[in-house]
Amino acid sequence: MPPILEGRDCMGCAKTGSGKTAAFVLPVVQKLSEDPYGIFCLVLTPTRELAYQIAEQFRVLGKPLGLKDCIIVGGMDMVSQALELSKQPHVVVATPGRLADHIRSSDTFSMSRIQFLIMDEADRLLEQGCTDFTKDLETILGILPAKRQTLLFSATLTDTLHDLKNIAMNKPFFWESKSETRTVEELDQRYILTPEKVKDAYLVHLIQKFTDEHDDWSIIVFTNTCKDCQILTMMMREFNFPTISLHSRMKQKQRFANLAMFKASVYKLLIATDVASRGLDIPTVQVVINHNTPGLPKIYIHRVGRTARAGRNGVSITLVTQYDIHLVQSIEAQIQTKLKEYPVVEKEVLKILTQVNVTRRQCEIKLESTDFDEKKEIYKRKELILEGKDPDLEAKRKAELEKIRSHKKKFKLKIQESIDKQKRGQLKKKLMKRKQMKKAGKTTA
Ligand SMILES: Nc1ncnc2c1ncn2[C@@H]1O[C@H](COP(=O)(O)OP(=O)(O)OP(=O)(O)O)[C@@H](O)[C@H]1O
Repeated sequence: MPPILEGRDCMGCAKTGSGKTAAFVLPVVQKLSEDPYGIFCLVLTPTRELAYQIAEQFRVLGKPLGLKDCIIVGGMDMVSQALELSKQPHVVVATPGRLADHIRSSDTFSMSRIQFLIMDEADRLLEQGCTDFTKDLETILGILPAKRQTLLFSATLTDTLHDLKNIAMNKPFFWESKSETRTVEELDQRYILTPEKVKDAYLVHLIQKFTDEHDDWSIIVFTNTCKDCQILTMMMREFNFPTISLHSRMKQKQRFANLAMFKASVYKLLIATDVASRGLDIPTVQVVINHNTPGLPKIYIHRVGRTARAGRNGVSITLVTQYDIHLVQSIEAQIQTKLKEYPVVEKEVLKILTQVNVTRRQCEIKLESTDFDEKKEIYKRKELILEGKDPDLEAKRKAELEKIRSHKKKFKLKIQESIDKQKRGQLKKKLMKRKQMKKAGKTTA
């Protein structure tokens, strides 16, 4: 906080749940109290839920000042957001895509005087993953004043430090919590080695065990895809666990409603994709289960960081198949901690295996009869349009590529067949010759 108050750019890297939000909200509120005007501060964050959480912190800590905030995220009404922006709130908390849309489409607000640009989960904002924020960030940075303070925060800053230094130019003060491990000591990190087909049975068994052993429990299960998230949610409901889901193919209002109900413990089990893996602060979460082993150590760090926050204890259990062992090794190398095996009575799991797998199949069939995949197509089309591409042309191109690929495959198969035929013919000839020679030998003898 002191370097921020001195006016320096700052990069803060501290473990999950250690209070990074307050570390930037408090100095901003302090500075705002000295010279209050709007728009004073812009906070960028990768997910919509996180934007609401950060705005809430500004609202609580800035209450004595009468701090006014405005949340600009996708999936919500753009007109009312534009109206809010035109009222010059002190703090704007936004996801990059929607804010860039506002900048491109309206001139009813100005960010030319902002004093603070804060990027929370900065490494995610700057990495070029499945959601690439680069273009939107360029649009946003283009309208911000050069003279400003830039603050970057994350639990995993070090991996992208080089890119980040380009954003925070003004000799940034770099703060990293001194510790050998990259996860908190209060977190008990476990794994279960399981064949892919038994994973779901382990999951049901684990959740049943927590339900039986604890009156007050709250669990997040992370999955790899939206479809898997949906199927697991349906399955867990079949087993009567109070379950709710959170993934990017849900309507935004539903996403907020589900998260609120999970936070209020109306539902005790949240099945989520990585849209919930960063930043969300839900103190009641005691257990995080990774239904799939995360492909990157930093995804693991953020996922398991949803429990054991602010000094509380927590458990994480990662389901590992024989194909994921190298992933666990790279996670262990990064976090400087060995995961311990979680003890399970295998017999108990095998007892429910058939029932669990039949239930999964039933849920898969149920989901196939809905428009879940259709929605995916609509979403893909929307994405292509936003990228400035024609979805029909892209589909045609894809179909043509597929046609060429299948031709190639057929051609390869044909060649292989004729080679095999030739080989078989040669072999037949050889055998015939040998037979004839044998016969001839016998006759001579
Ligand atoms: N000084 C403090 N004493 C006690 N609790 C605190 C303190 N500062 C913050 N907290 C609480 O700790 C919790 C975690 O804080 P926060 O969400 O800011 O963590 P974070 O470091 O941003 O984690 P992540 O990397 O997961 O986003 C919050 O509930 C917050 O209110």
